[in-house]
Amino acid sequence: MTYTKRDARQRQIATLRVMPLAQRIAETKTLWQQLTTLPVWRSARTIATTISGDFEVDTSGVIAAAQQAGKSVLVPRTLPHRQLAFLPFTTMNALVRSKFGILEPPYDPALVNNQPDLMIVPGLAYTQQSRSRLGFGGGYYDRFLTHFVGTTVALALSVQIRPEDDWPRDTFDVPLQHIITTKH
Ligand SMILES: Nc1nc2c(c(=O)[nH]1)N(C=O)[C@@H](CNc1ccc(C(=O)N[C@@H](CCC(=O)O)C(=O)O)cc1)CN2
Ligand SMILES: Nc1ncnc2c1ncn2[C@@H]1O[C@H](COP(=O)(O)OP(=O)(O)OP(=O)(O)O)[C@@H](O)[C@H]1O
Repeated sequence: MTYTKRDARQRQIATLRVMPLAQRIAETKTLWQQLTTLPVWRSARTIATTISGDFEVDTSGVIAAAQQAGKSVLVPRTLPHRQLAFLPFTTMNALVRSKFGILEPPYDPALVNNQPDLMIVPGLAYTQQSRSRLGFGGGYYDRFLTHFVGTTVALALSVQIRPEDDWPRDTFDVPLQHIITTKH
């Protein structure tokens, strides 16, 4: 193995932070276009995505496209014991900043919907052959995806596609169903 998961995370964050803005914007727009032409996107009535942080793939275009297409948009809220609950996204103003600096929807048990048709999963790095994902290390999505029955997809900038032996796999890592990428 080239890196531990921790080292691979730090390297990916550093790489994403120095990516030229023009290239990042161009690639991100391509990813949005590729996503919105997928049959599984077109047929999805409910999609889940994240509110992206500064060096993550920008999800604002995904949210806008979904809302424009009349789809329901769900975003995650972290709960104790590393659980995630997905709640409706309405506007940015309705979100609250968690202690980790992530914008999250307010928790209302009556509004939780953990069964979107399509789940756009966040991550720092991916591999193409095994469709593995390196997340932020919280284990939130690994736990959640164990029980999730819908379709999963990740959006990968070119620098986020890495060789299969880049970091060690754990038994609880859940492979993704689709990885959309701008890497040639
Ligand atoms: N935009 C976005 N939202 C997201 C995620 C994401 O990857 N991206 N998540 C993807 O999972 C969940 C939150 N992920 C988290 C992942 C790790 C830690 C974490 O490591 N917390 C440490 C303290 C932080 C630190 O080390 O300073 C802790 O709990 O001890 C927190 C949240 C849900 N929302
Ligand atoms: N299904 C699971 N059941 C119990 N513990 C788990 C499960 N999945 C992950 N974990 C725990 O969570 C920790 C973090 O896992 P990992 O490093 O794979 O997170 P990640 O995929 O990078 O993060 P995330 O899923 O939040 O994006 C692991 O050390 C592991 O102990």
